[in-house]
Amino acid sequence: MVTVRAPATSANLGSGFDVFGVALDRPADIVHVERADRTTIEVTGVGSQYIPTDPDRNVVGAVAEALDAPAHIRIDKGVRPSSGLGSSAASSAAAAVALNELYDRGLSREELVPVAAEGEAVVSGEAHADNVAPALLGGFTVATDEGVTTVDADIPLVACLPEIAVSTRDARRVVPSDASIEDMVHTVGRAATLAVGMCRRDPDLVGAGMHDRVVTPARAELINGYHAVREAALDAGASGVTVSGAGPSVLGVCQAADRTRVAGAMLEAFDEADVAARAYKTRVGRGAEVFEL
Ligand SMILES: Nc1ncnc2c1ncn2[C@@H]1O[C@H](COP(=O)(O)OP(=O)(O)O)[C@@H](O)[C@H]1O
Ligand SMILES: N[C@@H](CCOP(=O)(O)O)C(=O)O
Repeated sequence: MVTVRAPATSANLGSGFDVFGVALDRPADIVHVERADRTTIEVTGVGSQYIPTDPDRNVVGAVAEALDAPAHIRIDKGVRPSSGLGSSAASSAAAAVALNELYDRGLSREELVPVAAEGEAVVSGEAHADNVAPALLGGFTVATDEGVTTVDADIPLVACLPEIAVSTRDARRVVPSDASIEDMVHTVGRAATLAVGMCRRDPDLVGAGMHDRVVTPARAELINGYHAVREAALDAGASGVTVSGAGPSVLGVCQAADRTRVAGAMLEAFDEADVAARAYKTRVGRGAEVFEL
């Protein structure tokens, strides 16, 4: 048996739609795999009642198929599905690493990115790699058609998860199909600022770059309380706030000493909007880890 822990991730970071992602140091999914003649799936943990065990509908089924590695796969969910925290990506990445070990396929973490992205295609319709890349490799990742670039960033974060479900598939439907040149220039500037901030481990620069005028405003409408939560986090000291992935989680970046205040302000603002929520005080973390062979 092989057991792998793969972390939650936050994709986009405002200015890097379908490209930027970070691994969070918590929460995480744990996946156990054992060789079998055909793939079967068992799911326990947070939100498991909403996750199909049919290999054609669970992301890990697509990963097993892509690696030609049938197995009994047990998923212990720590990342709530439809959270905007890369729940499906955590399972896909963990399964890719575990099955690669179990069957001695010899693929590198970078080579596993497109394999794990097959899982994303099952649930969101597109094999976007911006969550699976950091879930596999850790740190801050830039996923493009040419491959993945990683930065071993160390940035404090708060991820606030409201009790609202937003499916990635639905949230991709509201993304505008075009953007003005002004909006493009704005986004490129912010994205470049964010990337430099990650390299310099500077939360102020990362926060300044965590903004876009195209995708985030469209998705904010799907999150009851988003604008108040964003304002509250900025007032409490966050240097940037945006929708995490496709939402509904809201991601804030701040100095480590401000995390508790920022988390409290976000929770209070959701509460005022009558939305129950929980906050993860976290930071950019490591990628998937094999912890039992
Ligand atoms: N192993 C899995 N983990 C999480 N969600 C899964 C898994 N397999 C299939 N799904 C389905 O994927 C959807 C959640 O994925 P998605 O909408 O991308 O949310 P998230 O932003 O949390 O990844 C749900 O409909 C869920 O049933
Ligand atoms: N780039 C994707 C990221 C989806 O992230 P998730 O955590 O919501 O699955 C998108 O924005 O659609």
